[in-house]
Amino acid sequence: MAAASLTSQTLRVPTPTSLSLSSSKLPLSSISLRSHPRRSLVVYVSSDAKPTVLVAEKLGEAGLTLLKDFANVDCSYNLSPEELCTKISLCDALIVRSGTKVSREVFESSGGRLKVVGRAGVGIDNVDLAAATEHGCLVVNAPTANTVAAAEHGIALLASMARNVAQADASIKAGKWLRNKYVGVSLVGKTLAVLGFGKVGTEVARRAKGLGMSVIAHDPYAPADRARAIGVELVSFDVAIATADFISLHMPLTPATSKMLNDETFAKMKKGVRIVNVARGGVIDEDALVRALDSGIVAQAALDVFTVEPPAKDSKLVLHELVTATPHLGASTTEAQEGVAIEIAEAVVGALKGELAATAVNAPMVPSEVLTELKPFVVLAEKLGRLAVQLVAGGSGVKSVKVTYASARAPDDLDTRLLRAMITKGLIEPISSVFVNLVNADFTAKQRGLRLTEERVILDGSPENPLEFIQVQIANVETRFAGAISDSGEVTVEGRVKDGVPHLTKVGSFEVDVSLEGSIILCRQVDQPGMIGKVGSILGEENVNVSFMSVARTAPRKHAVMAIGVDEQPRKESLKKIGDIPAIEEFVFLKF
Ligand SMILES: NC(=O)c1ccc[n+]([C@@H]2O[C@H](COP(=O)([O-])OP(=O)(O)OC[C@H]3O[C@@H](n4cnc5c(N)ncnc54)[C@H](O)[C@@H]3O)[C@@H](O)[C@H]2O)c1
Ligand SMILES: O=C(O)[C@H](O)COP(=O)(O)O
Repeated sequence: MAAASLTSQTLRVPTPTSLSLSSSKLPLSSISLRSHPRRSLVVYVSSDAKPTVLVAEKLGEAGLTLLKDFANVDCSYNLSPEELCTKISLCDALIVRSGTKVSREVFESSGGRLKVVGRAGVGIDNVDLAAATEHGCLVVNAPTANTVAAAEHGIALLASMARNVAQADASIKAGKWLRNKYVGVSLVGKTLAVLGFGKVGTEVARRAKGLGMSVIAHDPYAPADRARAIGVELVSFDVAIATADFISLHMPLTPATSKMLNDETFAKMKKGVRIVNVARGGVIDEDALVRALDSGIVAQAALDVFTVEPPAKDSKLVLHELVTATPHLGASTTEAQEGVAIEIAEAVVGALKGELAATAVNAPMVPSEVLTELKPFVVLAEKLGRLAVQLVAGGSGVKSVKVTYASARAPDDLDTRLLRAMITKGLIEPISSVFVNLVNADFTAKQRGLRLTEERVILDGSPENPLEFIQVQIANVETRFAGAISDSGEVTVEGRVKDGVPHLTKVGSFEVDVSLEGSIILCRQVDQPGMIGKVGSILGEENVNVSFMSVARTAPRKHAVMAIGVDEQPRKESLKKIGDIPAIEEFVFLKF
């Protein structure tokens, strides 16, 4: 299979005078996305039935109430992997916390019905993102509502570890009074290294400064000025671990962070270092931590998260007397759970309605104002893709597509990801059984060996409209309609948005103008009087309503292309009658 690639380039051309007439006259707020539910932007559910949301782990009441207003909600906790796979084929959305593995099998078992996975929390390491994307399933999370709870738990573990609170509590309950054994260490004046200076790490750092600690941080992606603003110095990983009296972990679990703390890195730490982990168990090599605790390199550890949860009952790490352990409680405050439940319910309902999610994990996030502006162009993009592919002769194999966006806007002021995804959808769906959306468009194109290149043409003029026209060209294919081949040899269609409605404005080298609202008949004929009347009366006799008609010609009495928009699909016999008109050289019926 040919490697797929998405490339782009930019050209600057003066605006032809005819282009200035094509802008939308409607205020953007009055433009609605006229699209079948199957063609919604990201995901869709059948409009005639309420969607079903499976909530597989306990979720706050406020979130459940929001979900129930919109969907049938099935709260089934503690499902086995097999039970989850069985249930999932009846669900449009799934909501989980960190305790449910959403594996490839789950997506495969859903039979294409699962459209959204909502992770009621931050970490998405329990969701197979690659499988979700391949199945066109959006994954959303709730990235902000539990930040403070996790930071507070980190600080609670830090302080209680330093003062042996958990161990002392267990001993006093066992009838002992060990005042000498549980002498702790002070926090004030000590150096805390925060590894992962994101939302939780930043809040931990802020609080630790309040406790009089000196805070350094390591995060390859965090801006130094954000750290400086709260009096934290960003340092290299090696400096952080070699300098710290306390290390607090706050990075996600990824292949790059897996077992970041291991025999080698423990050996570089200050002897007697104390470690807090409220991130993910997998960022520490747990066997290496046991060795470091036994050897005295690590004086104590406080752990909320484990590689396997729940950990084995005889886990050496959990049972170690220098370890304080909690069962993944970082996000477990009443306030955080209500917040997370609302955040995830809103994201899932929005996604099921076809809205782009602000917390999408496996799809581009497009700001809502950009989306509003692009809506009619999104419809145009998909329709041009559908039109172009229908002009290709069966068996040709669509491999190379060039998309040209003409706009007066600067390239970085026009986000084309959504348009590209919808063109891909339009190109692929009519010739396959694959459902394409914003989530899986690039993946599906790549899988099919479809190479889509993007080119920007910058027009002089007002940048008020995001786009003047979109052109789709398919190279190296046979066509069903020779009139669609441009002078440069590609199947070419071009369109604009007029008064909020997508129009086809070019076929091959012929400039036409037909609204893309119903279906289209394209005829190529010898230009001569009476053609419009002949075709019009055949359609009229068949009670087929013509919505638009447009003729373009190379020169008087030479070749012409007639584009006819029709509200109903003509019968085969009527199409044949059109084809039988002697001057008609070829015709094609195209539907969306
Ligand atoms: N224990 C709990 O209940 C609980 C609660 C909330 C969050 N968490 C976990 O805490 C972690 C952080 O959450 P967050 O909301 O702050 O996420 P975040 O995305 O805001 O921050 C993560 C930070 O880690 C950084 N990072 C990535 N790779 C790194 C590396 N190799 N070294 C150092 N830093 C690296 C990122 O740049 C980012 O700034 C996540 O793993 C999340 O799942 C746990
Ligand atoms: O990543 C997170 O948000 C936390 O680990 C919380 O996980 P939980 O929802 O399972 O408590």
